[in-house]
Amino acid sequence: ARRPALRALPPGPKGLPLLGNLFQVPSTLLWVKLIEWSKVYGPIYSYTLLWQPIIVLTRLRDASALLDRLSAKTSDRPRLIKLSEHMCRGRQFGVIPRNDLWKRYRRAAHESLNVRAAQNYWRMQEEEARILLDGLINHPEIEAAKHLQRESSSIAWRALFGHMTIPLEGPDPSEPMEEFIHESFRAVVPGSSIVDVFPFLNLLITRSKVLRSESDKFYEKAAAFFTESFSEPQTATALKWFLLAMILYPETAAPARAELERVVGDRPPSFADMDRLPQIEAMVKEVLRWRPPAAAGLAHMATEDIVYEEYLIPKGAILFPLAWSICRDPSVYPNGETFDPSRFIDSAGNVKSPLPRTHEDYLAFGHGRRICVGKSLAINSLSISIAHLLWAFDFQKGVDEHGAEVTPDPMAFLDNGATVYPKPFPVKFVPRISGLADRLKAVLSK
Ligand code: HEM
Repeated sequence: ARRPALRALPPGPKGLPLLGNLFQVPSTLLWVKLIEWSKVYGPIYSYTLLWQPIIVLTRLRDASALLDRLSAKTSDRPRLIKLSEHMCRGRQFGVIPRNDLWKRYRRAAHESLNVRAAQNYWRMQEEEARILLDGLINHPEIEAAKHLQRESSSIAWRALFGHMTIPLEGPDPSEPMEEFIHESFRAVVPGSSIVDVFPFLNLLITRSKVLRSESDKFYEKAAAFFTESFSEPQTATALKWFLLAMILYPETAAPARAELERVVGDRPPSFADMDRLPQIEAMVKEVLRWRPPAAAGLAHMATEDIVYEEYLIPKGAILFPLAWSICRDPSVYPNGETFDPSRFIDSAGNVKSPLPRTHEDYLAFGHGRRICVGKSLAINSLSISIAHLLWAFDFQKGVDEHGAEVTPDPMAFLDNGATVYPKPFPVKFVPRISGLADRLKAVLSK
């Protein structure tokens, strides 16, 4: 009888002895390199950082099979010494291993953020969307990105901590969080810090008084922002991509605007209207599909050996669901590069059911037991903000400091490790509703 073939890691780029592909992995825009490699080595491939194998999944069917259906074996996180152990002391549940503490945190977060519980924030999110419009009308001198960041921070700030709305001007109480977000989003990428590549350095850090005290200071400042840090940057980023899409593909706004005119007319939209606004749902799905804010996805880790097709996924291997590629998997979303919300609408004008294989169309929120716990809150924030923005304004290209019109480049990316956002670009907001400022004042003062 023939012996079964020994299975190996998926193929991938050749690296150096011992060091693996360490010097081929860029420190920014990692996902661009991962896409490039997938074109050479196929839809599922691997590379190594020293002895650590990393397997990249670029097709929906592999991500679903390994991370959703085999979630019991693939929901761990890699050891992130800098971020999880030093910066967060094992308390940031998005990056800790799949231990009992993670289960407790996750259950508690799910209780307050699940689909039903997220409805408790509807009123607050409606109010924040109106404050966003009010700010855009009254403070055109402040760049749009700042308005969007304020709104997203304020929603997270109010939902997670019960604080007051964050003002557009004046002291921003969430400011210390920005530093934490900046540091932590870089450190969440496996291999991004030297101690994660060479774990033996950890001994030196734990023994160094200076480094310990630096990390103590950081921890004390940051501890309040752990969950929040996952929230604001991603939601504001999705809204920035929405504005960019509206400038480059203005015709795609027409069906949603026609629906808003029919359903809400000249009063601001609300969550009570959402069932009758399928074009808004399609728009949110398309923004997150076209430009998934966490373009590389977040790393999972296998807790057992898994035989998958002709490959072996060894225990301890990191699995990267490359959201950018998964969201434009041609077997699910043809013409994936094109921004086209109508792909989610059927011939009767309703939102299409997702293909059985996709289980749903919000693939930008990740997979399995690690799927984004703030997903409902985020979808609600995006839906109500996008509905308000489309209702209130036409979006036109803004001008640069010399008065020349700026056409944003959809391929000009900036990243902070975990999130990929567009290079800043100016937008001109032109009111579509007569007496818009007064209408908003009237609803905001209620
Ligand atoms: C558009 C907005 C958002 C996007 C695109 C997004 C995306 C993601 C992704 C890709 C993951 C990793 C999933 C995986 O490992 O497979 C994640 C995890 C997480 N997200 Fe979000 N997220 C968003 C908004 C939020 C909000 C509003 C909150 C909090 C209220 C939040 C809290 C979290 C937490 C705590 C985790 C870690 C879960 C765990 O490891 O168990 N996110 N998110």
